[in-house]
Amino acid sequence: MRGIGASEGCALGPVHHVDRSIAEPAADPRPSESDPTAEVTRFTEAADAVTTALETAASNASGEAAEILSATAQMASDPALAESASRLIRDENLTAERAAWVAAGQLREKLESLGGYLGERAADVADVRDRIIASLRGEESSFESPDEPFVLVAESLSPADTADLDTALVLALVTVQGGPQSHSAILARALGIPAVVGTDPAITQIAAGTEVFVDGTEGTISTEPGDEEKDRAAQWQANREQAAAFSGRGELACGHRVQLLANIGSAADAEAAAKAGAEGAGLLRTEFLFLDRADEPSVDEQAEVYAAIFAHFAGKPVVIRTLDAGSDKPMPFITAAQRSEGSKVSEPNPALGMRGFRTHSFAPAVLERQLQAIAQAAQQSEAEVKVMAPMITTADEAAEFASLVTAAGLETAGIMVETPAAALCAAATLAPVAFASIGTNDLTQYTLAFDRELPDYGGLQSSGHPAVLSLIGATVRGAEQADAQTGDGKQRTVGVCGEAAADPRLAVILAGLGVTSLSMSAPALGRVAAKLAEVTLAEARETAAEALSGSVVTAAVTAQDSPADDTADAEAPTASGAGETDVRRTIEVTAPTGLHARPAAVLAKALKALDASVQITHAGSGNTADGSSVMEMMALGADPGDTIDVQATGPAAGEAVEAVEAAATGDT
Ligand SMILES: C=C(OP(=O)(O)O)C(=O)O
Repeated sequence: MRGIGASEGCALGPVHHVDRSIAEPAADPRPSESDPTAEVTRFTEAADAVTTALETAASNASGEAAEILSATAQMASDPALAESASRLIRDENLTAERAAWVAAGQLREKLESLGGYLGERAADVADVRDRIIASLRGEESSFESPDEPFVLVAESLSPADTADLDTALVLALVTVQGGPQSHSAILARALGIPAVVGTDPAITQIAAGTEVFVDGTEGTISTEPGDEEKDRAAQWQANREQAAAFSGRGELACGHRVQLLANIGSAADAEAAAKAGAEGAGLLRTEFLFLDRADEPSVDEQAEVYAAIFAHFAGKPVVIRTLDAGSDKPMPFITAAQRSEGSKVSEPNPALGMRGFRTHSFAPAVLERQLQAIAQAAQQSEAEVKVMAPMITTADEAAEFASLVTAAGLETAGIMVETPAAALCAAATLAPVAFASIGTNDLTQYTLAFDRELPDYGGLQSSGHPAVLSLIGATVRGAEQADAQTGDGKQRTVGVCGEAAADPRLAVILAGLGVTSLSMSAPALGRVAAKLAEVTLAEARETAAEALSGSVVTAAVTAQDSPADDTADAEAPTASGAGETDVRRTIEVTAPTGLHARPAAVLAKALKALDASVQITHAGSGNTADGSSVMEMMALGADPGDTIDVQATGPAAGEAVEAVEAAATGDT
């Protein structure tokens, strides 16, 4: 049988059917004596219960799963859904169950008619609807599964169900509904579960327990697996187990140590990384705390969050990166500071503009407060806290950062090496600090002069390019020179925290170039450790020498995992200052994902924090959406190239319009 390969890998196992459909509520009107207000309250309480359950699931998840679950939670509490259900209960005498069915159905139809990516979001709306109805009926929202590994077959599976799957038991996932961009498919990929979606409905007729072979790469299911398929499934399983088995220590076959650390961005990531055995955190991205909000978090709020993260790494190193604002991570309070300094906010090439440590020149207090919060959290923690600044290009910047770190009472300062300048002059840029961490995602972008947000072109996103490797070698040598020239007794270390570190072949080359730590997402630790254990240092050096001479160009692609790309509007700011009460702006949607589910969810959350009401109109169709409703914004169908008219009223109208613009022009 054929379907769409939605998550790579293959598996062999017995079929287990899961039926998540719920019976359609009867269309009969409510008894005339029943109280409509009480029925509306029933609906609201059920929607609240679903929201809370999904928010809890989101806070227990990390990365993509957390984002998807929290967007789904917002849909369950969507004001447009609540209003429509309440109207149906009051005006048409429907029961709360029937009102949930009809109200969500109307929205679902709108999304389905839009097709494509938005059509696939219809499944999320159906999921929210079914959960609310199940809650009204007092039904269980989880499903039973066998104790032995199985291939899960379902008509459809909701994102929340998928996020909850036990990866030790679910060998593969097959659904009749859904496309490659459905949230369930995205989550299956994040969990590493092979998946085929959009299959022939006959799949649901296969007897439970039948052994099937699922190929998530090709999109096929075979009910009569041969030897070759059995071997492939066994091989895939062996690779998966190897990836999961990390001993907690990185070393080459000769015993040479390379510390294996984790890249994290939240307390949930920290917990997962610690569980996976990471030797520490080599990159704690702090942007998660600052993005999608109008104001900077307070020192106490920051300190509390950092302390919760440090708590997972007692006795281990945690390298925390100070705020990497600007370019692909715009933040309203940084932009406001830039504007009040009279600096030019619109940057034709934001990646080459005022980003990372450079924003300190016009917003010094932001970094100072962050360092204060880090120091406060470090004081209560047993982790070995080190601080590094992003986008340091000159020795002066490195020295300025080091003195700010000392002034905050912190001990160890380092810099990210992300530009050819910082690498080529590493003897000078590293002199004032104790370590360097090479951000190969940006270093590759700036070396090969190719935007990291674009799809690859002729290998120009490969961190294995000899030019990038040669700059990494230069950084290692520069660190040695800085030790010798300063005579300060420090032994400067050079690690890599970009995506190159997670590529096993590149990891060997990096070790051969003299890098002493590699930091990556936790699931990559096992496979990188296994590859490193196969080679001696002499062999790694030989491989590195070959790669430098241009004979090896690995296809490692730079990370696409960082938050929003913002292209500030060159002619824009009609709506800049705070305090404006009525602001309108016409915006062209340029974000590759349009104003769709997650951008809409992020935007609705940001707008809720602002004192303004926002109305968005799709210039082509005339459809309108309230900025507080994720569902209405999704149903606008605002795709890249479309134009939207935004009208905001209230004291924070200007900021609200900017938030809409950031979502519509950034890849959130
Ligand atoms: C780790 C890096 O930073 P970012 O968060 O920008 O991907 C990098 O540039 O390699």
